[in-house]
Amino acid sequence: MAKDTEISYDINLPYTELTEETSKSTKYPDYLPTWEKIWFDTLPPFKFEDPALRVKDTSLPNLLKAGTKVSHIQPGLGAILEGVQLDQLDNAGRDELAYFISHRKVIVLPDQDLIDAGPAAQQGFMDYFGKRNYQPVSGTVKGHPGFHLIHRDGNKEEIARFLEAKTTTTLWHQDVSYEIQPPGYVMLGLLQGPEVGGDTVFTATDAAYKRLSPLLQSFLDKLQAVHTSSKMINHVKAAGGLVRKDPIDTIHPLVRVHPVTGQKCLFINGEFITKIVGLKEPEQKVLVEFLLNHLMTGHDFQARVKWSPRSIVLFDNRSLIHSAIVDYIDEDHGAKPRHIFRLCAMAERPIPVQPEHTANGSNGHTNGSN
Ligand SMILES: O=C(O)CCC(=O)C(=O)O
Ligand SMILES: [Fe+2]
Repeated sequence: MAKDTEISYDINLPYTELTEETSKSTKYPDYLPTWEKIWFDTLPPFKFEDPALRVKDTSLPNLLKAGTKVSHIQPGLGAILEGVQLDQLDNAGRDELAYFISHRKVIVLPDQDLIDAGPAAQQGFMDYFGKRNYQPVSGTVKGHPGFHLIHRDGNKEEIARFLEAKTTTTLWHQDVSYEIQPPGYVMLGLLQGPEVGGDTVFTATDAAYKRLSPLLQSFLDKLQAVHTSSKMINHVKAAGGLVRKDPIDTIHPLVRVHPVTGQKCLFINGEFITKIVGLKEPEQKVLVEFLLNHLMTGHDFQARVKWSPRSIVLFDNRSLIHSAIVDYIDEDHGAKPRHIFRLCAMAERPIPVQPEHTANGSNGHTNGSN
């Protein structure tokens, strides 16, 4: 079977075989995608309490100990956290980590021992933050189907084919937004990457919401969107790939309230939304285009993460939209290998704006900011 010609998140079709060259150039061969024939049922409803809500002391003494350095990536979002090893955190430290991510949205932890601790330790760490996610179609680590693997080995034809129809490889999305209880905290772990390029960009969806006029905010507050995995599943089926879950269509609020910060966040992406409930097609088209354009072009509420060796990035999928940057293609030799694992922790059902809350960007219970 041919390799997928699409660069799409949540899709990652099987290789016919890994070429010798790929196997040789891969630093972490145990993390090359595998396609085990396992069937996953739709995740049934579950109770979720955000670990950040257990934090009492917002100076975060169990996370930000002496010797820890916090450097903000941008004033409004993003932080590099040095001097913390994730695998050393106790439960109080993990709760505070959740609080820290909720407020900074995306954090980078360079040189993490957890990168070399193996899939069971990595999955175990993320299990603390929410339920495991099993992707309907993506390749995973053998025996650890909660992993989603991002792996490009230098096949420039794949990217070239994609660019025959598209003008950029950038694909802004929220992860797995079609699930009834989509991911909150998400881990990306860098196994191997190019020296330069292959960054990941993030936009704060609460800041983006705040920039809109109160009149538009209050209109959006009442809207709902249909998120679906069926387009992706059909694409994979048509290409002869392995599907491991039924498709799902879920109606979510277009504006969701963050359970920790209380902020209202735009919940829209270009990958999985098929319909805005109650709007006519042309109305929907204009509205979705406007909102996506607003999110994509608002560089004053974005952060760009540069990867360094053995980095782990943790981000909040509820208050961000993100994209990989596939800019590391060498015209002569193809892309440099880039190999990342993703683990999603499924969280609350997106909280709609309550009618009594006016469009002032907040829904009540904020906890301050770090
Ligand atoms: O490769 C990256 O930087 C991000 C990948 C991603 O967003 C995903 O797999 O969902
Ligand atoms: Fe993603």
